[in-house]
Amino acid sequence: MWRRVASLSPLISSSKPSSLCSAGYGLKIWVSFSTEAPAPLADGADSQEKTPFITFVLGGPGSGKGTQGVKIAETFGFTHLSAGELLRKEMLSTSEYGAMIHDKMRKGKIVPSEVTVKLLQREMESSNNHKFLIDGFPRTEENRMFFLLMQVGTEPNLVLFFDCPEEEMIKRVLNRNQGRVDDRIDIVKKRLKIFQALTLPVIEYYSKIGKLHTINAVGTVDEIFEKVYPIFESCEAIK
Ligand SMILES: Nc1ncnc2c1ncn2[C@@H]1O[C@H](COP(=O)(O)OP(=O)(O)OP(=O)(O)O)[C@@H](O)[C@H]1O
Ligand SMILES: O=c1ccn([C@@H]2O[C@H](COP(=O)(O)O)[C@@H](O)[C@H]2O)c(=O)[nH]1
Ligand SMILES: [Mg+2]
Repeated sequence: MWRRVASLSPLISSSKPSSLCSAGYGLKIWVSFSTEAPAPLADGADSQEKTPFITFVLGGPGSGKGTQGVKIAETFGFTHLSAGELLRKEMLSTSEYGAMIHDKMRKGKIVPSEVTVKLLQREMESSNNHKFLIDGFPRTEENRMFFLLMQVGTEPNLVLFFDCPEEEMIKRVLNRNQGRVDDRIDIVKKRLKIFQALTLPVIEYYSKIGKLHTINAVGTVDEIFEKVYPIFESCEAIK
């Protein structure tokens, strides 16, 4: 298990436009297999330190984030974290948040940032991997800021946006048959509205800072993966 021992200060204020596949922003992770607190190092460095590589995958409901996320993770060695899946798992556990998560989800609403970020952080901190593909998060500007400031302290290296027409997303969600409480036409319409009002501004932010890759999400799963593949293949920082 790696342990996060990080300082946030140098990470937040970069005003330079970044490349579309940027290396880390300086959050260092000190790899430790001990349960003890890491001993301070004389020179402040550690030969085992790793910088996390974070990819956010965004898109409307049914745009294919989860489907492509699995393929990207398998092909390029990422740990795939679906924020929605983590919330669903938490909802079914005995967690104190279970009832609240259920209530938000069945209405298509957004769960408070501190809950979602806590779940993501728990997964990241218990992973041996340093490459994370986070699907379906951040949903809102507040989510984005919370992740940046409170928890992981870094901007993502890459952001993918699966751009899909609404009719296609609705068709896919209604055919999904996974028993999700929110896969109903009335709720899908609400989720689409929330996507437009709250998530599109996040996507625009990543476009402005030069991190966004927009993928036309119409076509077969393999056709879409063919468009995604070169983005990661050409990214030296993940090798
Ligand atoms: N390119 C595609 N063509 C047709 N169906 C697809 C395609 N990609 C995914 N699907 C199917 O559409 C449904 C929704 O896909 P997926 O779960 O990956 O979307 P999502 O973006 O994760 O949605 P949500 O935000 O609701 O979790 C699934 O049943 C999936 O098998
Ligand atoms: O960051 C997040 C991610 C998800 N939610 C809630 O979960 C559902 C389903 O999410 P999917 O990514 O579509 O699986 C979503 O409608 C929200 O209710 C969230 O609040 N925050
Ligand atoms: Mg999904």
